[in-house]
Amino acid sequence: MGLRQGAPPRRRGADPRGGASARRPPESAGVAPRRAAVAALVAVLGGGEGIDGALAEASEGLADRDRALARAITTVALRRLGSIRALLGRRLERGYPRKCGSLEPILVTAAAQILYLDVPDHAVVDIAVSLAKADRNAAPFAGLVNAVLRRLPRGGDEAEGDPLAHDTPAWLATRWTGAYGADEARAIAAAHRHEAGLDLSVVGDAAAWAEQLDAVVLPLGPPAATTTVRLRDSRPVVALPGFDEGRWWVQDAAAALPARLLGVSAGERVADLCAAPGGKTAQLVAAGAHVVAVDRSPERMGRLAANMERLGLAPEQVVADVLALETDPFDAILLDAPCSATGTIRRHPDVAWVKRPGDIASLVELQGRLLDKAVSLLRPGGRLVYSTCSLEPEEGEGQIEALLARAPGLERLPIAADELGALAGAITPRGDVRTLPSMLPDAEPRLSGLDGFFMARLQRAG
Ligand SMILES: C[S@@+](CC[C@H](N)C(=O)[O-])C[C@H]1O[C@@H](n2cnc3c(N)ncnc32)[C@H](O)[C@@H]1O
Repeated sequence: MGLRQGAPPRRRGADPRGGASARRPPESAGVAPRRAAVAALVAVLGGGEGIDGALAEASEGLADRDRALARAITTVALRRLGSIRALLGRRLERGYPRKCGSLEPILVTAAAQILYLDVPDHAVVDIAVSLAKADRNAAPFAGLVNAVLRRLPRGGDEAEGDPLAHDTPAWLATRWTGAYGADEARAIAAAHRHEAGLDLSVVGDAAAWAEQLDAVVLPLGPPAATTTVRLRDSRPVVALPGFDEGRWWVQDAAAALPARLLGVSAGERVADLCAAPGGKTAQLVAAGAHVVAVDRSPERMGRLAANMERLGLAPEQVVADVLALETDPFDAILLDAPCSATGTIRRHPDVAWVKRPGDIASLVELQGRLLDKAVSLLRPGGRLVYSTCSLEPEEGEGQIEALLARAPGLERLPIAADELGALAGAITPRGDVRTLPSMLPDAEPRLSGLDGFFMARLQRAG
């Protein structure tokens, strides 16, 4: 397929980032962001890169507006990839030619705009044709690009399709249907079609912040040091009131639950293992605990340090592999383990197409070892919250059942309905929490849903 083999459409001698080049005439407006979207899609689907890194590289040198357009195109192309491929496939009677360069990513990104973005169709088609002409291997098919794109439907059932069958890789659709049933799996896939709203964890008077930020307070449990508010519309984060003063940070509603459920009190010695970039660390410090934040990634710990500086918070910061950590025991530990991140597909649609079934088994093995280490670092009577932003039961429910079976001195501290407010329905029969992107429904998609997370609370015998 073109996406695996094709290179981004770059002309010999041309500036690959779409900037001004002495050797070619200036290109028409709007080409550079589309070229960047094609390159980013190739990097994600062909190179397994994350969307943020792929876009950062592909958009280098572009103006902010063009960067935003490249991001919008790439994101929607990944969100609706299955539907787009099916629609294109029906119009390519003989499939993709054998050696066609970037033909497929050019068609996919153009179709994403025609079908799902509010941009003029004629410009999209013209630019797609010019991108094809600029790629030696795709150039013979420039006429095909024009014909296929002009035959795409504008809206209607064909463009919508079934979110589970079309826009979810088959192996994930099978997993979610097995874990949650066909209806819930379809609801999860439908939630993935919408851009996630922006949630902030605010310190102090949540109602006052909600008013100032034009947001709603999410009723997710009793008052705590921090509260989640959800913005009614999309705005640049750095321009919002309170950013410079460090009074809040971006954190999905589900991601804010594990630190709340640990229930730390002022003065407790608490470890945040796998802490970076620090959303949960900030909550624990804001609650008054003495926090030791540990992560093995120096780059991610750099981001944690910058975040803590903006927020005026001062946890102890340790760059280390948790598995090699030697320290005095803790009163409480949060282990937000590395995982497949399939619960974050609303925000990161690349995850659905970049992860492979084999990734889960190796993560499960690492999570088990991190759990054993975390238990060994608890004082007698100490509490542990384990969380993952994964929809896969092996990384959540299965992990905790296995731990309880092999660690007799450990018991579950079940989560009670009044701890979760409007999310009480996310509590499992065993007293853990399983959030799904289909929860917290609202007529307005931006105000709906939350990341898919698993969390469990445990206590070491006293
Ligand atoms: C899910 S992310 C943590 C997100 C973070 N808790 C937050 O709320 O901002 C998982 C983190 O685990 C870290 N990690 C993975 N394996 C680790 C290990 N063996 N020791 C320490 N950190 C590890 C990764 O570097 C990554 O930052």
